[in-house]
Amino acid sequence: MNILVTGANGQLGNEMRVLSAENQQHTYFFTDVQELDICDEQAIRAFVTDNRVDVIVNCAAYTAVDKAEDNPELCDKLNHIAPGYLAAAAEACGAAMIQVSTDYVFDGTGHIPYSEEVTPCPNSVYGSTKLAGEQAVMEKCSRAMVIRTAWLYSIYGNNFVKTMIRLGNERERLGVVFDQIGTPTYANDLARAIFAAVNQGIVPGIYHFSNEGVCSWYDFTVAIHRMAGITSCKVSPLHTDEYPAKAPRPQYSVLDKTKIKKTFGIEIPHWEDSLQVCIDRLAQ
Ligand SMILES: NC(=O)C1=CN([C@@H]2O[C@H](COP(=O)(O)OP(=O)(O)OC[C@H]3O[C@@H](n4cnc5c(N)ncnc54)[C@H](OP(=O)(O)O)[C@@H]3O)[C@@H](O)[C@H]2O)C=CC1
Ligand SMILES: Cc1cn([C@H]2C[C@H](O)[C@@H](COP(=O)(O)OP(=O)(O)O[C@H]3O[C@@H](C)C(=O)[C@@H](O)[C@H]3O)O2)c(=O)[nH]c1=O
Repeated sequence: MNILVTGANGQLGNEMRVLSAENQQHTYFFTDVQELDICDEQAIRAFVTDNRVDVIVNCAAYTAVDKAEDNPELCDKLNHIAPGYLAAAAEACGAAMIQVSTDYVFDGTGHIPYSEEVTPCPNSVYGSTKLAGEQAVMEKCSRAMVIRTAWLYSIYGNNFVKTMIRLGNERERLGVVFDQIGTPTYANDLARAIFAAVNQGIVPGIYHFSNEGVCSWYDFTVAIHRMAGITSCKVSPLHTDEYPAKAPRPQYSVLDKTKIKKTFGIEIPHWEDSLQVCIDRLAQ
């Protein structure tokens, strides 16, 4: 198959590139904004047609959650309008599409893991634009999968794990919220799930994917420091109102992954096991 990966220089895009080495039966087009701007409707249509693309995996997005509150138009263009262009181009060529979305489509007032059946209700610009993107993709492409994930980290780019290692090495004290609960996702594990879907055949619909288990950002930080061997920084739990931020975050955004596990027969590692793998890779 001919697979187009957009936003290929980001965290997930890089892990898709890594795993393409184990999936050499396909031909890949790894593009980022320099090669293919997902906001350029004509360029997308031409690229997908000319290269006979069979599957689009959209890893491009506007992911700066706080900045999004001040840049709603740009955020909407990238997270909503552009995925619609990709989905329409896929449909026109009979291709399939995988759109990656977020746990931040939920407002976090739930208290049991969110299944795909729960109606989303985002409480931030980022979450609202990602939800609109999901809807545009599902409307425009008959062979589309939306995979919602959460708290993504990797050895690439900027992410919470790398920030906490840096701050842990720089500071003696750090406060991290303990009243926002979710599950981290190692981008390599998500890329594996995407390959499972591509290789087994796209089954249209919405899916949830994160690692197994549950934690707060505080618990996550304590584990990051323990595994990275950082002992000189005292991490304290904070309430959300003690760490003011421009965008509200969901208080509870644990995703129920039953559907993706059953549909593609995949096993998902516990978040602590995958965190260890990532930290070992960072140390190499
Ligand atoms: N990061 C997270 O914690 C989470 C992410 N997600 C979702 O997962 C997906 C992947 O996220 P992640 O890998 O972290 O994202 P990144 O922010 O790491 O990567 C996004 C990539 O898209 C590129 N890009 C920006 N604008 C365009 C454009 N116009 N055309 C093409 N490419 C562009 C970015 O380039 P540049 O850097 O130059 O702007 C960057 O390389 C996204 O859909 C995101 O919403 C879901 C849950 C959690
Ligand atoms: C850096 C830092 C953050 N925090 C808090 C702020 C926030 O509530 C929480 C997470 O921090 P961040 O702002 O880095 O994470 P955030 O940007 O909210 O991460 C989100 O990104 C988008 C793209 C997603 O889709 C989500 O799944 C999620 O991963 O931790 C602290 O309490 N102390 C700190 O020192």
